[in-house]
Amino acid sequence: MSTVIIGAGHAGVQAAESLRTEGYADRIVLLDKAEHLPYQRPPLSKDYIKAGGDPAPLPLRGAAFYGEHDIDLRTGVEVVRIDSQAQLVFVKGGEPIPYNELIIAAGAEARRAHCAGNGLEGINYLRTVEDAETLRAQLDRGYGRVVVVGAGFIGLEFAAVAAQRGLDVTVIDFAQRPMQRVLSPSMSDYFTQVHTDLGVKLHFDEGLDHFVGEQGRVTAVAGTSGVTYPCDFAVVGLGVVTDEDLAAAGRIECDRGILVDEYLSTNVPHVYAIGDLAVFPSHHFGGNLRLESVQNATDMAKTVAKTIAGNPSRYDIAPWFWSNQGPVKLQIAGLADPADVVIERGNRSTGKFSQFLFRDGQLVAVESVNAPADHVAARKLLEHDAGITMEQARDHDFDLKAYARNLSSSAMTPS
Ligand SMILES: NC(=O)c1ccc[n+]([C@@H]2O[C@H](COP(=O)([O-])OP(=O)(O)OC[C@H]3O[C@@H](n4cnc5c(N)ncnc54)[C@H](O)[C@@H]3O)[C@@H](O)[C@H]2O)c1
Repeated sequence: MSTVIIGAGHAGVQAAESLRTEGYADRIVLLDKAEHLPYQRPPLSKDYIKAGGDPAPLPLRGAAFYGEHDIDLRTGVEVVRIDSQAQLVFVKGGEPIPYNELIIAAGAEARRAHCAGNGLEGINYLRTVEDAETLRAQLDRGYGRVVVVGAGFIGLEFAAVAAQRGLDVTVIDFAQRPMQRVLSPSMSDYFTQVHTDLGVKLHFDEGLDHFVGEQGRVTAVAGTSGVTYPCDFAVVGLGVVTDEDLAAAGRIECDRGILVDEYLSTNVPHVYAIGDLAVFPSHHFGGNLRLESVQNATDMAKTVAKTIAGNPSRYDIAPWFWSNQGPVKLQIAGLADPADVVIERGNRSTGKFSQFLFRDGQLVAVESVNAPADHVAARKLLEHDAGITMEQARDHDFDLKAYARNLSSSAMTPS
């Protein structure tokens, strides 16, 4: 008996560990096409590229972990085909690997810019440790001007670091506001101010048209408005794409990711998908969802491990995210919609506050700025489906921490 895991990112490594925690005693084979010891991605767009940051990627687990847990980690191994009838995984240049259970945790890749000039030198992406190393080297060389395409997580985390390192930073995005995909409009406004204060020049409603170059190197980014932004190098953060070819060839159903049910099972028996590429039914969202976050990767991994170890479990967890940008630690619990009613607690002028978002009178998300206690409380409220009322949110004397604490203890009290 064996479980094969494709992808040794946050999801794959956690799945391997959780299988052991759940008492799974059979063989575990963990495959990844990268040569590295599996590493953490979040620091790559933050501490890793800061001046004086540590240029070694932070491993997800120490080198000894895999042997100690009897996990057969094989790096530098690329899966090229899944035969779900024969229950075999085919790898480049190696023997097919049989499985009883297969977990696809292959993640996603940076979306490439498909426009004129996209092959010029000095155009960078930021997804892998190799990308981060290249960017770090450009920052260390002290190039003066950078244009960032995309005001999402990658673009803005990078922009904040670059501005703090003294570079001249311009950001363009075809959206109307920062992190439009995930933030409420009023929180986006706050981030416009944060980046403006750092000296970042933001241009919204400005798509990428093409890159301009001289002698093979990028010299400017041309926006769809016709304006050209000169640069010494560019950083592109246009979101991610999932590779569906592997799954589709194995007759596994996909729709902008691999479709799974609440047990994270695909339509093919004994095949599961977790992490950035899994499209799952979300009770918290009220529809199908694909989430790109460490929380989603690790919690899905823990859930699928339980199921494979013989304790079938549903995945239904309120999502949460974080991002560090300049002086701000942003934490989000739940999922915002631009139409949500926003109630602010704390005071944004102090740089420490939270926004409570309500839909049809129900608490659906909380966005916190440098307010980790609010975030922790918010996660408890959403996990317990026990949101506070709008009146309680408005009442600054309402003790949120105590309310959340009582929720956890009452949930543990046997009825
Ligand atoms: N803190 C975190 O949680 C964190 C940090 C870094 C990265 N990530 C993850 O890494 C992945 C990649 O991040 P990202 O920032 O690239 O994705 P993103 O989806 O957060 O942002 C992409 C941005 O690019 C813009 N865009 C798309 N096409 C464009 C075009 N043609 N011209 C101009 N703008 C365009 C979008 O409007 C959007 O604002 C995501 O999965 C993200 O969640 C997460």
